Amino acid sequence: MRNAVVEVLDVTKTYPGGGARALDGVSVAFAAGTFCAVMGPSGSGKSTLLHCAAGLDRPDTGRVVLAGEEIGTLREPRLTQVRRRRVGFVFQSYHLMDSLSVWHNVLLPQRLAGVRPDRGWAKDVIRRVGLAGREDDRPARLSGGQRQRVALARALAGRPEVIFADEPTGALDLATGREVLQLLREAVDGLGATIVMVTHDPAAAAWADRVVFLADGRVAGELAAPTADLVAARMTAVSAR
Ligand SMILES: Nc1ncnc2c1ncn2[C@@H]1O[C@H](COP(=O)(O)OP(=O)(O)OP(=O)(O)O)[C@@H](O)[C@H]1O
Repeated sequence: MRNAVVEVLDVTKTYPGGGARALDGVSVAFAAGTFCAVMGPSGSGKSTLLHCAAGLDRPDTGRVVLAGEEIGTLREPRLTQVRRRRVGFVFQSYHLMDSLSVWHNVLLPQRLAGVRPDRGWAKDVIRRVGLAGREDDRPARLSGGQRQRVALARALAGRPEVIFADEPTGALDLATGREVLQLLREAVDGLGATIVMVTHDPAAAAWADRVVFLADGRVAGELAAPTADLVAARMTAVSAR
């Protein structure tokens, strides 16, 4: 794929005592400046793929290339260093530090990575996600949707090559979830971000440019220009296999 930011090449992964392969020869690439959703039945390997692609875990075999660097075989602490500098994360449960203000949460990954935070840009992304004026608040004072906006600002603040989002709307009501998806879309269209999102929700996947389907640890097809109906139909077919 041209302009691939992340390439996963023939990756396998089995968990100790886990029985069948969680990933069984998966090859997939994610292009710069695009929004891709990963879907599949429960246990199909979505989280495992995301963890391997993001350098949170290492594959047993195969390659993972992130922005031209082979990370599948990197060991700690180099792997953590690459992850901190090049990858942003948005999790279902936000993973914010309650003891830190919004502002310090947003800057934390850059601090941990040992890079000087770009404060002007951090201010800009906080404004873009609709949290201008809330910089000094603690996450505990914010709603779920606002917390996820902080997590998105935190992910964007370090200008990572790619942002991985794991069920980012899973804990939110429909309307709030839609607002977060719109912000993810705007991050791609307006800021040139690259986003890979795991989701169970066809309506969420429809915000992406492309959907990759997994089943039994393998790629089971993909869909360009998805709509919620097309995604739901594909999911039914994939689940029935
Ligand atoms: N830490 C682990 N230890 C053992 N087995 C695991 C572990 N994590 C995942 N697995 C197994 O690997 C397979 C793939 O799991 P994975 O969590 O990647 O799937 P998923 O598609 O993300 O599922 P879900 O939609 O339920 O989150 C499953 O069979 C699961 O039971």
